Amino acid sequence: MLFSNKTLGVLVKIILRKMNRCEFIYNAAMTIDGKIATREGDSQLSDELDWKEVHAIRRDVDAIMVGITTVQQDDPKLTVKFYGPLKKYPTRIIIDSRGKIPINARVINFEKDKYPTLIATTTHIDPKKKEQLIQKGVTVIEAGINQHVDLLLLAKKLWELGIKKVLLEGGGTLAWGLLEQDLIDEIRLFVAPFLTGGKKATSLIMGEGFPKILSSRKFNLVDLKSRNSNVIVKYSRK
Ligand SMILES: NC(=O)c1ccc[n+]([C@@H]2O[C@H](COP(=O)([O-])OP(=O)(O)OC[C@H]3O[C@@H](n4cnc5c(N)ncnc54)[C@H](O)[C@@H]3O)[C@@H](O)[C@H]2O)c1
Ligand SMILES: Nc1nc(=O)c(N)c(NC[C@H](O)[C@H](O)[C@H](O)COP(=O)(O)O)[nH]1
Repeated sequence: MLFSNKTLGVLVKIILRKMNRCEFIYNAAMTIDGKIATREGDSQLSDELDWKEVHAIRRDVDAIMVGITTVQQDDPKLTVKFYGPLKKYPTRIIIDSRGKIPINARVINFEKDKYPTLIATTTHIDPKKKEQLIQKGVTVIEAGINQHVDLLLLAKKLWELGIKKVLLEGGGTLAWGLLEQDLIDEIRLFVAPFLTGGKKATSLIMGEGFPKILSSRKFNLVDLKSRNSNVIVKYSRK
């Protein structure tokens, strides 16, 4: 027999995991001790060269995704600097279960004629807020009835919309939501040479976490380089 039943089972799981859903590459900058923000929310970690590399990835993906707390904390624009004009601008996706995003957030308003913006929410969103967002040209997708967005359902919906590759830019809680469902396909990390500590600091991956190392998600090293005292590392789930 070519494959054992166990191997076949693993192969089927991998195929199902990847079928008809968008792929996620998680890019973040973190300290040596794995923090992506200090306990006060400071996350100034990437150097100029890394930002240029991040924008090159943004240029090449179909969408850029962040969690609502990152929007509240950083008010990111999620646009592509240093390169352009582009034939197609990436879609900006915010994961926001209850529609908490401020209506004046830069990710909704800045260069909105160039960048489509999509909010993935749940049935908990206030209908008035949903209408306000739609009036501003935002696409609102309801994916899930619980407290959190159903990320596997969303990944399949994004695929149907032609969004095949998504750059997840954090934060740690949203990254856990994807990792828990084995939806993170690639990782790119810029490790800055700081130790920051803090049980209230935000880690690369937050959430409940896996109970054992062997039940955690294993990745393969793809690339490793250093620049001054920074380390840039890439992993793949394949
Ligand atoms: N250094 C970096 O590269 C980097 C990148 C991004 C964010 N950050 C920092 O990370 C912090 C924000 O990260 P965070 O972990 O607090 O929040 P987050 O940005 O990951 O947002 C999490 C929120 O998204 C919502 N959500 C909806 N559905 C979800 C689901 N299925 N799974 C998970 N979340 C879901 C919930 O409201 C949840 O609280 C900020 O301080 C920001 O500056 C740093
Ligand atoms: N790669 C990376 N390095 C960092 O040091 C840092 N703080 C972030 N944070 C992620 C956040 O989601 C947005 O990338 C930034 O807030 C910048 O966003 P814009 O340039 O306005 O799009 N990301």
